[in-house]
Amino acid sequence: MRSLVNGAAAAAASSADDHARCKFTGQSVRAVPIRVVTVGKGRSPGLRLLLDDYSDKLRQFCAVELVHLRSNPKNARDKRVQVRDEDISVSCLLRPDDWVAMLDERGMDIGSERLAELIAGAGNTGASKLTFCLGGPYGHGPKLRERADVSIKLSSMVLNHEVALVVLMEQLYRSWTILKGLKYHH
Ligand SMILES: C[S@@+](CC[C@H](N)C(=O)[O-])C[C@H]1O[C@@H](n2cnc3c(N)ncnc32)[C@H](O)[C@@H]1O
Repeated sequence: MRSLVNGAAAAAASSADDHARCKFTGQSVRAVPIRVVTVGKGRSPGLRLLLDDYSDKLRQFCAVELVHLRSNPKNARDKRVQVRDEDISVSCLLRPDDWVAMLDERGMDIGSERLAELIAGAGNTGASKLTFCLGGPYGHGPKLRERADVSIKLSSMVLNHEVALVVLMEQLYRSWTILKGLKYHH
């Protein structure tokens, strides 16, 4: 057990040294507004505190909007119908010039520097908004899957939607500190 623990510590130390560099760090990056869309029930007070904290931090760098949509808006009994109804609600919010990222447990496995590059790169495409979408209890529907510019995995484990939202907010803040070359990320 001890050697396993030591091995894990060594691997963590070496991966910290090996942080890939972000090619946009220190460059002028367009601060495109970020919108985070979630689907679910109401938010707990603890979650709201964390969201307020990360939203305030992120607003140093760009405008931030959190949009919360009700899960199962038509009280469907069939989960496929629920996913379809939620898919329609989310898709109605999207504009043609949105750059859309879908958060999904089967998405692309990327590091924080790569997320920072995606944010900076999306700004260079002329997008007027960067929209990050978290799904409801049964995940995303086909319209969003078709529309999304990228699908991103936050962890190999499936996260509760509230936990996934906090991880995403922290990573968005981290991305901007990477782009600005601040000491938060090392
Ligand atoms: C409870 S999960 C839904 C899990 C469901 N099995 C699915 O297929 O998406 C609710 C939402 O949280 C987000 N989520 C949960 N785990 C995630 C992960 N590991 N990576 C990225 N997003 C995740 C996704 O947006 C997901 O749609």
